Amino acid sequence: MCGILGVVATTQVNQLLYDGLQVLQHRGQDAAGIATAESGRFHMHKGSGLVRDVFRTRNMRNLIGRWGIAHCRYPTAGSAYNAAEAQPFYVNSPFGLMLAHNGNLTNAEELKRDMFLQDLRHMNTNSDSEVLLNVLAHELQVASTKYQVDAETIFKAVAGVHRRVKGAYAVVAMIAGYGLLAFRDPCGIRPLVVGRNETPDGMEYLVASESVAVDTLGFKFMRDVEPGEAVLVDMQGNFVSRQCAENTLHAPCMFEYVYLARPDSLIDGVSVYETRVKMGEYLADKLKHTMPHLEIDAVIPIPDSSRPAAMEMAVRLGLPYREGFVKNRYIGRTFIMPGQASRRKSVRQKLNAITQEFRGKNVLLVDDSIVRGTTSKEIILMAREAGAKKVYFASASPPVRFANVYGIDMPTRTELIAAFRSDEEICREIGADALIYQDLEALRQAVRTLNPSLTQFDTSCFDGRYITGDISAEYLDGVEQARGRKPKAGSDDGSDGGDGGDGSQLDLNLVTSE
Ligand SMILES: O=P(O)(O)OC[C@H]1O[C@H](OP(=O)(O)OP(=O)(O)O)[C@H](O)[C@@H]1O
Ligand SMILES: NC(=O)CC[C@H](N)C(=O)O
Ligand SMILES: [Mg+2]
Repeated sequence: MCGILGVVATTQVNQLLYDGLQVLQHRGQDAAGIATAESGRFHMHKGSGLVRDVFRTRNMRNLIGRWGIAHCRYPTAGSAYNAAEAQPFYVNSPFGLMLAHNGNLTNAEELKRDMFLQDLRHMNTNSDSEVLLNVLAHELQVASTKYQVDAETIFKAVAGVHRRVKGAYAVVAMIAGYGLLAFRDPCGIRPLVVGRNETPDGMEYLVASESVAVDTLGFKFMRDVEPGEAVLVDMQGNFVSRQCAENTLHAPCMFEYVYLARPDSLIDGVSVYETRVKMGEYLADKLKHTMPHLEIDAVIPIPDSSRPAAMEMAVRLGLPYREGFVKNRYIGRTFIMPGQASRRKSVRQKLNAITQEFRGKNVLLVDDSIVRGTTSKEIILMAREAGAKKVYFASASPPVRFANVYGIDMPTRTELIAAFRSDEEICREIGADALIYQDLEALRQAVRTLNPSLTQFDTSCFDGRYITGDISAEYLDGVEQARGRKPKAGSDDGSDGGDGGDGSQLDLNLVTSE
């Protein structure tokens, strides 16, 4: 996952972009970047790390301009610690383009090859987002008949991108001399929303991955960007939009509702918080029917993401809801941390048990999902060490059995605890006395009930059905082999293996303003 943000304002935008990135930090903790534009010049600073670590006052001072884009990264292609793969990316022709991307392209390799052979374009990193930028640049070049770019030409170029690119992409881009462009893939897999702010000097617009950025930056929520749609805001603050895809299918990623998005966001007209409450309601009903014999003294959430579901489970089951784990607020999300070793260590550093809540009790621990099983295993052990008699475990989503190819870093089935195990085997593996999973249909219902117009979802990590229809077994094997062969950055051997990692790569896209 990544967080993206774009703003056209009436005053300097650097602070706004920085604040927005802080709010989207939960979507990507590995790298961050901001690019701004003023008088036909782009300014950029990006690097590895959390937003607060990447930007110093001196960097911020150089980010001048009234419009800009920003990105926080959680890589799905390339490697975690390659600062050259931090976003935004820049190409100088045509016009001058900057782009930031959330998602993952599933035909990046073919595009890269085609672009080298046909379009004579060179990619300097292993990032699929650099490929996406070059496709946009090529399509814009082909569509442009004159020296100055206009809305028609840009929409034509986005239509060209939709024709060539496969996979998931929510994009913010800047076109020098024109303004801000944002678009969403034809399946609307990754989220993107627009907000506006009326000021005495004119209207300001903001595009962001999640509505929480719109709220906290003082903008008014307008709407979601439609799947396949492109929105344009020129430097004077004029807003236009156009459907640029021939065929669309609205199928948002289910994992956004389960885990990725902040609960105070709205995605495709649905409150993430409310869906999580519903997940708790449905899971409690299932537990009542399938495991009526369980004697539970307390329902305990695994902070943070499972809280709404756990709370509602407790209500529906008529049981006390207790906080049994305290979270160290200075440790980031462990699921989106590269490498198993750092994940395992982080669980212990991040969560500590309150012994009194466990001693002599039968507890039901609730999490939003079990992915690799790192969290559940450690947490169950901690509950037992704290004196729990019985430890039951509930997952508000179904078993994660398949790779995600649309922007969540679960590319290999071998790393998923549920991929080749039955529920009983998973229960044994994580060391629980009983394990209950949400049914997939109930999960769909938890979202659909809040917006009946949403009939399709990308649920591929649960059922292996890839919504874009182009994912072959060979493709999945290729990804599995590539990721399995190369140790990832921050992996147990500590090497940065994402792309050869000899440190000699030209960091052409790394613009530092030290
Ligand atoms: O099975 P695993 O591979 O351990 O992954 C699943 C866990 O990771 C996430 O928590 P995370 O700590 O990332 O974030 P949170 O604080 O938002 O719950 C998720 O909420 C689960 O707790
Ligand atoms: N999680 C994402 O959205 C990642 C974006 C892009 N694929 C990258 O690896 O940088
Ligand atoms: Mg969690």
